[in-house]
Amino acid sequence: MNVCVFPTPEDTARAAAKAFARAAGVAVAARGAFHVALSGGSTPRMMYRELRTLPDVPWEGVHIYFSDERSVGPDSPESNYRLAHDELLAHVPVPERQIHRMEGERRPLEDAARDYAALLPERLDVVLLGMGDDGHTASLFPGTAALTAGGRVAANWVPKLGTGRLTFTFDEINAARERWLLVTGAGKADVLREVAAGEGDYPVARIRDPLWYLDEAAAGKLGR
Ligand SMILES: O=C1O[C@H](COP(=O)(O)O)[C@@H](O)[C@H](O)[C@H]1O
Repeated sequence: MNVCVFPTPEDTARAAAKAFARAAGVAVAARGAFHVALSGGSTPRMMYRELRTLPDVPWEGVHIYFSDERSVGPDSPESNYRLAHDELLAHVPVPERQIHRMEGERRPLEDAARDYAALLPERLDVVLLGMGDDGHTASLFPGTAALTAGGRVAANWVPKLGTGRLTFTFDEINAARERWLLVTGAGKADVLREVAAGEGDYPVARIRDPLWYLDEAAAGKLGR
């Protein structure tokens, strides 16, 4: 595992925010654009708060996508887009036309998945991900149909939540140049230990060569 461990969740979020700024600078200098997918979750939220304070992010070249979305509209407190908007996008000069939210309010959700796949760039630079304490990442939950979906984006029924989600497929995530997993808190330590040991059958274990940003609590059972 390619792991970076920091003392606290705030330190973890700050390090990931600085890495975002660096990666954006490199991508914009090399290719004229930085295509990044955001996610929801507690650790990404902290990272967005850090990121909006950083100078020298070339926001005019940043293109924002989402790795998953709940089946709600953009104003819902459950919306991953709203989280990113309120904590980051409303505070930085990224051009509006370069922000691509998933339309979680559309029905059927399959139509939203199809249309979102069509607007994605050929290849994302970075996909930011969180991990739930059941080992889900994006909205790829254990035992759900999207785990075997082809294509780039899927509508996924999640029985344990009694709701649908939109999510990148593994193919889409694993085709990106980089995947960063931001995970903090002792509640994630057991799953992380199993994933590191190749035990269990967790969706997050199918992410190819991720860079893990962890705090000490999440990494506490890795036996480093
Ligand atoms: O449902 C979701 O949860 C995961 C993990 O969230 P966390 O609060 O446990 O960090 C997140 O990555 C995903 O985007 C979100 O929709």
